[in-house]
Amino acid sequence: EFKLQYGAQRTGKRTDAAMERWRGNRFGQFIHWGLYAIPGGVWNGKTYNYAAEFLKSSAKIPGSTWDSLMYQFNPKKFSAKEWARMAKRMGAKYMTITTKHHEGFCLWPSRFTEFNISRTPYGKDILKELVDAYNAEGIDVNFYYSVLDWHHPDWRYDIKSPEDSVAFRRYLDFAFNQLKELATNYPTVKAFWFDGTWDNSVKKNGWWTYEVEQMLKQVSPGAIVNSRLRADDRGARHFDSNGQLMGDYESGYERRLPDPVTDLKVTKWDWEACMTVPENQWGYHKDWSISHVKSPLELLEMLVHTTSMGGNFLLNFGPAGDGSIRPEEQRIAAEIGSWMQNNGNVIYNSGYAGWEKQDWGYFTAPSRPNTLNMVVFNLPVSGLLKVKVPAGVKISTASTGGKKLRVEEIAKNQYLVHFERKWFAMPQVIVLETGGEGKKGAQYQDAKT
Ligand SMILES: C[C@@H]1N[C@@H](c2nc3ccccc3[nH]2)[C@H](O)[C@@H]1O
Repeated sequence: EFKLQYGAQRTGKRTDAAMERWRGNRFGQFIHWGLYAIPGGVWNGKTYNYAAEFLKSSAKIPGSTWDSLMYQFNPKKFSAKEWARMAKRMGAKYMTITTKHHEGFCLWPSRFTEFNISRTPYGKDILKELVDAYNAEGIDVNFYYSVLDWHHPDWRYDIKSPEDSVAFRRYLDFAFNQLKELATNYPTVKAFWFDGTWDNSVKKNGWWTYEVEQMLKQVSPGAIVNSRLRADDRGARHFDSNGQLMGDYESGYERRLPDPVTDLKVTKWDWEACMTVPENQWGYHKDWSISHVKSPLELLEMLVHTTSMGGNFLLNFGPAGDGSIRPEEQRIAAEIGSWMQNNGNVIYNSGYAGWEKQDWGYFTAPSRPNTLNMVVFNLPVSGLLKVKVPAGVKISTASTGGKKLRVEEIAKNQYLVHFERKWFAMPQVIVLETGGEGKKGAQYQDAKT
């Protein structure tokens, strides 16, 4: 055990109302929007296949050239209300917006840097427009903030000299002031999503990450911070040197999900996975033909997979420089939304059931006791859905769309739910009621071999 000043401040899940609301929301919309959306991965007629929000480095663009994109930022098609309505129809309960990405450009009129929205032709406070429009739709808003800042002269990747220490301390003060400004000026914001904290400079300043968490929770009671913000006294990140999760939820699943059989450890704490639609594009890229683009159903399965393991799913949208949402993303919002309209109850306020994963799909446990949801993605040709129950648990009924299904006990703690043998275009939901007595008499005998 290490004695830590800046390690985890709590063990176990937070149980306060703000965290229970965050947990119950389950499904969020990530939005990556900044100057990078203007070139969209193309520079001087050349398409760069790397992530569009990295174009400045992949195309080796000088800082002054990149920063002058600010004078072109004037999204004629931007409507915060339209974005919020689309998110509502998709079934998102929260939205996380990049206030400042690695490029350092701020979507709000920060008084700590001129590199912000107020100096663009657009001029207005985009963060405020988004917070107001999404909150008006009943959607919570969270702020993404990149500690890594390519624009700020005092940013350092490592601390190699006294000059680095002095400069980086100025940078940490700047970032602290910006975060306090965000928490103060946008009081309805529920959570802070930190990124760009993997460099040695930040790992050597764990104290700052602790101070930021404390400040945000003082300025904004109930505020939630992700584990990615945090480094401890010894530079350990996400989990402190004693293995305790720092922050309020684990944010290590980026473009990947935990395995439902081998990674069950994540069910012990709150966590959130964030996901791109292409293989690796967060900001708008003009050419999506350069990688696989996930279909609405692939993404819907990821949402259900995540819920089934007690996690939140944050699905990314990258609006174009003109403020429009590309057709692929519109279709995703519509198709996922059509399913969520009738089946959101298997996602919202639902989580890990603790039952053994089966091939046909996922279990989710709603807050209502003695009930479980089966979300079927892979219907077997037999139409027979195997269910293994924990010792002593009995299934009393199974129904889909209010129609009862035959439930057959076939061995000790094993059942088959008899489902229709036909093709379905969308995942099917079966509600199980548990309790009651099992079959009398049939004592299942293990074979002798
Ligand atoms: C949540 C995601 N994290 C950012 C990111 N920064 C990186 C730096 C190095 C390698 C991968 C990165 N992903 C991505 O741009 C996006 O914001």
